[in-house]
Amino acid sequence: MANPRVHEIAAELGVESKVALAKLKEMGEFVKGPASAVAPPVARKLKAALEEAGVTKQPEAAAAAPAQEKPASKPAAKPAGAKPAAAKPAAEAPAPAAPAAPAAAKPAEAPAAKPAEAAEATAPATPAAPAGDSPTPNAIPRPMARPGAPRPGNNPFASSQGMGRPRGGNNPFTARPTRDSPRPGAPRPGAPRPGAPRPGSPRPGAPRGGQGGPGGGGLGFQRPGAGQPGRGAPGRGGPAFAGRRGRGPGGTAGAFGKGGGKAKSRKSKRTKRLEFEMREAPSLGGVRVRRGEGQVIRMRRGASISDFAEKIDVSPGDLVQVLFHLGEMATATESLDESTFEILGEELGYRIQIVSPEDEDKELLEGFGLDLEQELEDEDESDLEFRAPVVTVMGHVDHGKTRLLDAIRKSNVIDGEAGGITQHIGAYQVYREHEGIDRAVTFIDTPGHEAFTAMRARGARVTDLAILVVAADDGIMPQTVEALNHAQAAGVPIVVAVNKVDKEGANPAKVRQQLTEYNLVAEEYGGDVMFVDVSALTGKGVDELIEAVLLTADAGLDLRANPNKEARGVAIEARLDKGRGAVTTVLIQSGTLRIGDAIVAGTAYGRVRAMTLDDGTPVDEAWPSMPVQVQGLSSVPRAGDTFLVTEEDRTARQIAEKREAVERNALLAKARKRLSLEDFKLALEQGKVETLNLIIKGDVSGAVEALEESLLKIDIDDSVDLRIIHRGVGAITESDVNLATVDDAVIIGFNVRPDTKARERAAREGVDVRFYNVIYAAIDDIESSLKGMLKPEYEEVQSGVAEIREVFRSSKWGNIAGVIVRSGTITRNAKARVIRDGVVLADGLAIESLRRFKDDVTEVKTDFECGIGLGKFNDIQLGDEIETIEMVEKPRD
Ligand SMILES: Nc1nc2c(ncn2[C@@H]2O[C@H](COP(=O)(O)OP(=O)(O)OP(=O)(O)O)[C@@H](O)[C@H]2O)c(=O)[nH]1
Repeated sequence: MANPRVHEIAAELGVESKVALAKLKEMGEFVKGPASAVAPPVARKLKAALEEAGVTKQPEAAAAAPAQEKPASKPAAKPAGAKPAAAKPAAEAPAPAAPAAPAAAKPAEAPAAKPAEAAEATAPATPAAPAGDSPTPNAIPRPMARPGAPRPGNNPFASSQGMGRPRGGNNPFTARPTRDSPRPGAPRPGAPRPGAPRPGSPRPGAPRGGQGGPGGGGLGFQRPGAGQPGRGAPGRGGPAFAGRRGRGPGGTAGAFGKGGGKAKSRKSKRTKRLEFEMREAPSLGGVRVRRGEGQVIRMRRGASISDFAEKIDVSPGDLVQVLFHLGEMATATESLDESTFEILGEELGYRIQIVSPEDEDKELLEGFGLDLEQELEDEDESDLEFRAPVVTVMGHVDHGKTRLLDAIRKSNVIDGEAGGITQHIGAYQVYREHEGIDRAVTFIDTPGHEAFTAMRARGARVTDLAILVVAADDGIMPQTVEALNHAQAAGVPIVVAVNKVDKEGANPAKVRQQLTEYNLVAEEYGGDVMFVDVSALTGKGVDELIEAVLLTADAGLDLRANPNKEARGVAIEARLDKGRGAVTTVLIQSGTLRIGDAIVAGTAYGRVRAMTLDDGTPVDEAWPSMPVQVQGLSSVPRAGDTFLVTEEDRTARQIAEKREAVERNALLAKARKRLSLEDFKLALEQGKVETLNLIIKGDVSGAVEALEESLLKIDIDDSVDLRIIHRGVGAITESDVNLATVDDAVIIGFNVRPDTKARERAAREGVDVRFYNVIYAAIDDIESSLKGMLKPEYEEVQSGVAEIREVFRSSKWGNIAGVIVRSGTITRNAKARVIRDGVVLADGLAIESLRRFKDDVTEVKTDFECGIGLGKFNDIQLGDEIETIEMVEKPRD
């Protein structure tokens, strides 16, 4: 007999098919459409449910999924408030629950309004076209070069001094205020730039005096407007801790969190739902879990099963089981890696999206009331001032990148003192008079596209422009192409330096010719890319190259930033100095960095204790595009880490600490997933590995050899390769584990065990270590693994029992059980079940908090008292027992 179809059941009851469909969905049944057939028990349930609901009534959203959207969508669901039934389907995308539609329309207005506002806000932010017909699109009216006027600081469009070195006393990069004779009129508040927001934009006297230079010391630092009302960036008036996201995504508001007072009806609904689920939901290895319909679930890196369970509103224990049957073993609170989540999500009908590190950091900062993108958007044209272009040098190995960077740096100190010691600080600025104006250009002195890519990989957009170095005697080489691909991918304009033109056999024309194939067409060939012949050896062409950089920058880039706010930028490089602690070269991207500022860079934080330029000159301030060496950070940030100044030390520290936690989590997730014998075949099929690498350690050399020999004899098909990358006699050591980590190997211990360090490391890194005392067992396992047949065997072990002596009710944390441990040990990562009068009340719960007095602890032993939080599970009473279970892998032998 055929199973009834949905529309038939609907017709029988005189309801529309969509109502029946909605009901089914609510029951957790996944059916495609009215023509889908359902099993008789489901049909019965459906009828019963429809009748019970009164067939024409709107379907309730009892089984509504938790809000999976980002918090942004939350307000949408809320305003509907009064009718949760209507609000819920609205939050879900294509809810077939048609009756909910009118109600859904209302909340939908809320988010719609936002983009509109945003669009409005951004519109005026587009850079206005410069007035006049200047060939340099971003060059707003320049201050006419007034001969003799001091160069206004770092402003690339500031006027030259006209005499001697163009750098005047107020030029921070003069670096030698003493040489430049008395600083011409130190803080010269004059020289207003037409249209400039800060009259007297020259930042007088930024470099701290230097030796004996008049006007040195602090005096010259009074920038006009230095007393600017607060450093608080305009537009960011609100308290730093506004805490927009009161609670992270996936708070406690799930299906259980509909507000108090309705415990009874909530429970009955829940029971009903569970009943449906248990009976009708697809079974995965004995557990029934409601399936999703392809919804996207955003998870943080390092999230655990509990986090996922909360988002899809199922029990973590069930997910542990499902995962277990998918061949993965994890506890509810353990961090999972992306691919494990994917497998789990796919099985359950969800699309898992791991939040990118950038988004994660953005959300983290938003938690502190910092939205850097918004900050930039909110900036007004009048806030922006010109900054120097930031240039990276890239090219094939040995084509002269380092040499060229040196030549450029030297060209800047032609009349500097002989033998002047310039520290290598990873970034420096040079000055050129360009069209009558003294301009600064910032060079990132970490040649190579690796550095460029590493920074880009961390989301740091540092470079405005790339110099592609091509040796004229060698032509285009693989890394040349790689470098230009990187630059083009980043949308960064390129200037080509055809280097080594002094060499015999140099053929610059050929370089031009070759590069046309890569869309880099020289101006002289009718293209728009500037090619400059240079010799890093003799210095020929270096000035022209800088000129070309400035022309290219002016032609296509909007190089402006707001200097009047707390500094934001990127760490270019950092090292630990014995005497000075962490020394970090930072590039300011916007705002002004000052001594004493509270600063956070990646996971490092602190206060700016001292700042120096590349030549060691101390400065008190650094503004956009200016690289400085900063002392005062607690630790060494990584190249490419962004940094920012916070109003308070505390905020900087908290941001750093949160980031560290995030990183730890991400690392845990990564560590979890190394190759194990069980998943070898899968990894092989997915192309993640090509060979099974083994490390064999044994108690005697004979055994090791015998094992090796037998293993190599295992007959496998051609697609699989088995390699023994290391073998030896003795305990498994940390270096064995290290090797396994690098080569993704499985360690076989024959009658030997790892030492403590090795064990810890293996656990941390997720290395699969197997122990055998019978050779055949080892061979069997490896063979089945190669054939993809090896499944781990686990058994449940009761690890602890605790009796509830008191129940603490907390609105924030839910009910907390005050217990005494009766036997064994209660551990934080264990699964738990609640037993009342000898009957299991709930299973598969996660111990989400374990505390002794005020402290979080990882385990509590027999006879000790502690507090246990079971997450959303609140149904606990005095006298209940909490039993913890651990899944222990059964040893094979
Ligand atoms: N004749 C001549 N030799 C040069 C010129 N520029 C660099 N060289 C030489 O080429 C070699 C490589 O120069 P580097 O500056 O180290 O090249 P690089 O691109 O930085 O090399 P890697 O750092 O290894 O990628 C050195 O021996 C330089 O002396 C030049 O303009 N003319």
